[in-house]
Amino acid sequence: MSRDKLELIRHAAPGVLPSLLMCDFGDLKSEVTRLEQAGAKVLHLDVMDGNFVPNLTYGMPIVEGLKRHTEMPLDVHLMIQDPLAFAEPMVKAGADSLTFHVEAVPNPIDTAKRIRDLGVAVGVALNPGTQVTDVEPCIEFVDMVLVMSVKAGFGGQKFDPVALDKLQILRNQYPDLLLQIDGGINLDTIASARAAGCDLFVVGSAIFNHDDYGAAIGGLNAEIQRGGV
Ligand SMILES: O=C(CO)[C@@H](O)[C@H](O)COP(=O)(O)O
Ligand SMILES: [Co+2]
Repeated sequence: MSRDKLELIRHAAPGVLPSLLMCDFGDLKSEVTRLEQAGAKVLHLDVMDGNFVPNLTYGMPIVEGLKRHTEMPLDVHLMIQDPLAFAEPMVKAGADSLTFHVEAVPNPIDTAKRIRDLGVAVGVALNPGTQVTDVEPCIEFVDMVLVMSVKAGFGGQKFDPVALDKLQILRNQYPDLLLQIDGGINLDTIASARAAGCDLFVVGSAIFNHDDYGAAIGGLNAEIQRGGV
């Protein structure tokens, strides 16, 4: 079953995953409808606990509500200290993939295995200050790696190019691994991430600061093609 879930996410590659963090939460339903009409294939949901990161977002009720409203797969980025405490409720709420932060957990291999046992795709994320060698031990137990190009916690931050070297290392060593990048992705940065081997590009501000989401996603996809590997 986790294979099917992985294919749902992989289906969007190479392409943009809108991060709802920067949307109008007062009008969530229409924001999601606008993204669907703009050609988005997967939604990226940023769950923050005010502990692992100094910011707080939302939890299962929003994920469950989104699941009822859209057929787009839900890619859940867990920026929380204890991902295993919420993994099962998140899956029940409708998450199709769960990505935990390697910095948050004492035993990343065990965390990955236990999330995979829930039947969803599993990802491991690393912040800009964390090295590829810190995620390597658990790579054979995950379906994707999320390389952060900002320190996790807030939208609208500046892209950190340290992510590009990590993507290149991961792409060279693990040709079939699904690679995501997240943070500060826009028309100026997305092609370099594609050239470094990235498959999925999480984008918040560069979509939601735009009046026309279709034009924003179309422009970003054109840049992905330009950076093609
Ligand atoms: O995980 C995060 C932030 O921690 C992201 O998903 C951001 O929400 C992306 O927003 P932009 O950097 O594109 O504005
Ligand atoms: Co994110």
